[in-house]
Amino acid sequence: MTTVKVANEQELIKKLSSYVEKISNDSINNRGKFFVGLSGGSLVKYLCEGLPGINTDWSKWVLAFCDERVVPEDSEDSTFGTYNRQLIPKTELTKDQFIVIKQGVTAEEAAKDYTEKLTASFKSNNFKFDLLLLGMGPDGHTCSLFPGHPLLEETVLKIAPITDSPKPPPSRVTMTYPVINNARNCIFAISGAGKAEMIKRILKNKEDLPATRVKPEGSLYWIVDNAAAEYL
Ligand SMILES: O=C1O[C@H](COP(=O)(O)O)[C@@H](O)[C@H](O)[C@H]1O
Repeated sequence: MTTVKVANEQELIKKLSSYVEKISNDSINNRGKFFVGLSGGSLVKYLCEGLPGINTDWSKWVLAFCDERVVPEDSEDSTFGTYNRQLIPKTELTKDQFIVIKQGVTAEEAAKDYTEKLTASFKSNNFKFDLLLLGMGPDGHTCSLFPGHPLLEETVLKIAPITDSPKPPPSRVTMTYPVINNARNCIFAISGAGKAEMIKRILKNKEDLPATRVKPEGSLYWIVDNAAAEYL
């Protein structure tokens, strides 16, 4: 695990973008494609600001979601909807490069359909992402894996529905640890004083919280700014 400390949010965006640039280019050079999983929340802003400036072959990107809210695509809560409005127009990415959840169905149906789409895209049910871009909530959740939730113990489903998310909206689909910890690279990008206490509990005290359980086969990076790293 590598912890990378940066001064502030702007430096975090630059550092995160440089990691994504390198990992995307290595993946494309080695395997011809770049499979990346995106998160929602504050990460959206970092990626929409930073990624348009990177040097990469956008046509080789395949983008999926570490978690997604089961809401209409035009809802403010839709993670894909936000990238569709704020990232696609600033890059050469096209909508059909995103693996999105089915609209107008339950979380359970959306999770099943999303699993099938990922299986088709990877041509296998071993979803080996080159990079997962992760956020962490102030309660230590990552993806839609919340403290104390039974989904933390899920070992069969790779993509699970959740209908009781403590953070709204309640209905979501999420990657589970068998997929997260199978990734070649995972990066957490965390900024701001509101995350400082939880960063201490996870990175210093090593408490058993959802974000602590991210231990991929590949590399794990935590990029944290000074405000978030205050108690480290
Ligand atoms: O609900 C969610 O929250 C987490 C953390 O969000 P943040 O705004 O505190 O960064 C996010 O990583 C996840 O994708 C999202 O669905």
